[in-house]
Amino acid sequence: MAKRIVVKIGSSSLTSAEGGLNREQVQFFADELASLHASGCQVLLVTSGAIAAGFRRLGYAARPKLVHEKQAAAAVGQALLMQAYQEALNAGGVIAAQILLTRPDFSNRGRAQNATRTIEELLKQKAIPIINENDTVAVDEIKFGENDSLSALVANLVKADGLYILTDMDGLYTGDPRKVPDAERIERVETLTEELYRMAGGAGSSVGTGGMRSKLEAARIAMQGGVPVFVGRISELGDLRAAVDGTGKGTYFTSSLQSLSAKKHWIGFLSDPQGKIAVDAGAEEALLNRGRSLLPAGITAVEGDFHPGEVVEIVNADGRLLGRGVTQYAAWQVTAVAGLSSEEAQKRIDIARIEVIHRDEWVASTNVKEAHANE
Ligand SMILES: Nc1ncnc2c1ncn2[C@@H]1O[C@H](COP(=O)(O)OP(=O)(O)O)[C@@H](O)[C@H]1O
Ligand SMILES: N[C@@H](CCC(=O)OP(=O)(O)O)C(=O)O
Repeated sequence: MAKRIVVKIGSSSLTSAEGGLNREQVQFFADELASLHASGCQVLLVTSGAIAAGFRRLGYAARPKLVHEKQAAAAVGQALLMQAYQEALNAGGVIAAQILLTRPDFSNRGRAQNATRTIEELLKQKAIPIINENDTVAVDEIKFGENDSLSALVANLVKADGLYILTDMDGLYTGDPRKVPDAERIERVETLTEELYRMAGGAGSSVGTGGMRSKLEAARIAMQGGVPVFVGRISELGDLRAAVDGTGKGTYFTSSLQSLSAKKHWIGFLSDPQGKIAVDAGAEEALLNRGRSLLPAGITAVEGDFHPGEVVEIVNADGRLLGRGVTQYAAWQVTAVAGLSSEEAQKRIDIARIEVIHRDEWVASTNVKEAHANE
């Protein structure tokens, strides 16, 4: 089967501090993508650069800071960005397709499935989907802001074989090389440690946004989804191919986790939990080590007002997150049967299935999106 890869290009690689697109750079990246595409790879591009490309055209002297100004700049810049990619890719006979996404497009299962279907069709028709955040509608509280996490979610959504985060630095260093001249490059990361998070700093230029910190966060999301990640720079012809072949200028993050089924992936990473169910030690053992479903008997407490079919978090007696699952009960029903045997529970309320969470709709916390401790 063809390799499926997601490439993310940051604003710092496409634009300059003065704003506007660097057309030569766009052409360079387009050629690299087209060459991989021609060799049979399925390629998806997550690209930043809309705000940086558009602000000068609108008359701002520097990248704006206010949300509505950034959104206005993105509205102008996104069109310029797509036009530049269209032209650069068309030169190599490749069709470019624009996809703009926001966070709810992942957390709402129906929307996520729609986006996946569209992407699958585009790949089947041999187009390159070009994805960015839908900046003009994304409100502050749910905004990705940087595109690193967006690219990791896309990589998980399409079950990519690899995520390639391209930036202006050739990998993760022991400190920001712009500030720590003797910082050394880390070639390979198998586990994300607190120490690595401490080494990673913010953006390196006035057009970049997330810096190495958000790239580590993206690596964490992708690794949990079973997708290996490369963070680095491509500057010469053939560098992207080298990165895909494992000899790129950058840092490789490996993943030992299995990729999840589409449904479990959605439960673990993308869904928006509507409540919490606390369980006792017996249920914890059954869920984590014995592959069992959650029954009423093991439930000790309920939080939130959820409905059947929604996702809830499961915590143990100490409040530690154990995982997430789809509840078959409403919150009031769980409260009514908490701690009861299955027989008693069925007498107490009218329910179709005795499992509160079925094991096929349960994902343990090793595979669950969890806010990083430092955030
Ligand atoms: N430990 C580190 N190793 C490498 N780069 C780092 C580190 N900490 C911070 N950085 C900065 O992260 C920058 C890349 O992120 P960013 O500016 O957001 O780029 P992009 O627009 O490509 O996402 C680099 O230019 C570098 O200055
Ligand atoms: N969606 C925004 C992304 C902003 C941004 O700077 O992201 P990045 O370069 O990935 O740190 C844009 O296109 O301008």
